[in-house]
Amino acid sequence: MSRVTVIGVGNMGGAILDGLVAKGWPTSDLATVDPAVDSARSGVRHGTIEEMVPGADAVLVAVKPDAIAGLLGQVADHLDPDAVVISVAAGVSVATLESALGTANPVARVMPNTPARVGRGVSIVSPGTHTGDDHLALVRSLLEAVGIVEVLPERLQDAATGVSGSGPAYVFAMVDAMIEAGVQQGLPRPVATRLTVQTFLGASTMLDAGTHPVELREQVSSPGGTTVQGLRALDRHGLRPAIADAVEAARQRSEELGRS
Ligand SMILES: NC(=O)C1=CN([C@@H]2O[C@H](COP(=O)(O)OP(=O)(O)OC[C@H]3O[C@@H](n4cnc5c(N)ncnc54)[C@H](O)[C@@H]3O)[C@@H](O)[C@H]2O)C=CC1
Ligand SMILES: O=C(O)[C@@H]1CCC=N1
Repeated sequence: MSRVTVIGVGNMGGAILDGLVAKGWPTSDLATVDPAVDSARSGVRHGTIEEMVPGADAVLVAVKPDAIAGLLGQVADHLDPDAVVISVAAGVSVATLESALGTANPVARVMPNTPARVGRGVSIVSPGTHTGDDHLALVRSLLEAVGIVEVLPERLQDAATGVSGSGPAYVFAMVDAMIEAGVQQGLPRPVATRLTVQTFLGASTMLDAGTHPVELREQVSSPGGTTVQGLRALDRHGLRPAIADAVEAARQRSEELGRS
């Protein structure tokens, strides 16, 4: 297996790291750097940039977007010449990554999401100017261990961030709202939680089997029945425009982060 160093073991870096460990990536090939974290995951080496970057085949950087350029300046001095640098920072362009490094190392701009932790992530990958097929294959193998990978032109990264990068939060917000709606209608909260979570899980699994969402929605909607009334209420309150606005707002924020 390739040797991977994760710099920044917070929500996203930690999710990818834990996802890799869960999928059996050898812990002896993993290393971490994060001054806020006392010790590495069991079996994973943990230390400083100077200690953990040399010898890595891939360095995955998962710090906040405003910290990435400064960090890459420090990383550059310790990288092996062929090591791939993977950034998951929202909005930060390939051009910014390459200029912050100031080396000819291959880079990849990636937008992952937190379900990587359970092996069901989505990663949007845009390769850099020095990134060859072998480097891209390494990035793919790393991210495919924790979910699916889409290689897309960089101009689509901000839109994809609005859908899949931020998307899990929209789903969690909907689940939370549905649980509370159940409680408002008299269900005990633990019951409302079980009913809602299993409904999302069951519906997701049906989608995963490949049936189109419109067909699945129609299967639930008996003519003159309960569901069509529920869906009508969702239309009245603007579910579709609300989701379109959420995706657009996140896309715009990703663009802004790239400019700052
Ligand atoms: N949270 C999410 O769902 C997603 C986050 N991202 C991106 O991932 C990046 C990290 O976001 P989160 O994990 O949410 O933030 P976080 O705040 O949970 O984690 C950032 C980690 O970086 C560490 N860190 C800060 N400076 C460091 C340094 N100089 N060296 C080593 N470690 C350092 C912090 O101690 C912290 O543990 C951001 O750029 C964000 O845009 C991308 C996709 C999804
Ligand atoms: O909220 C954020 O900025 C990060 C990027 C996508 C998901 N979380």
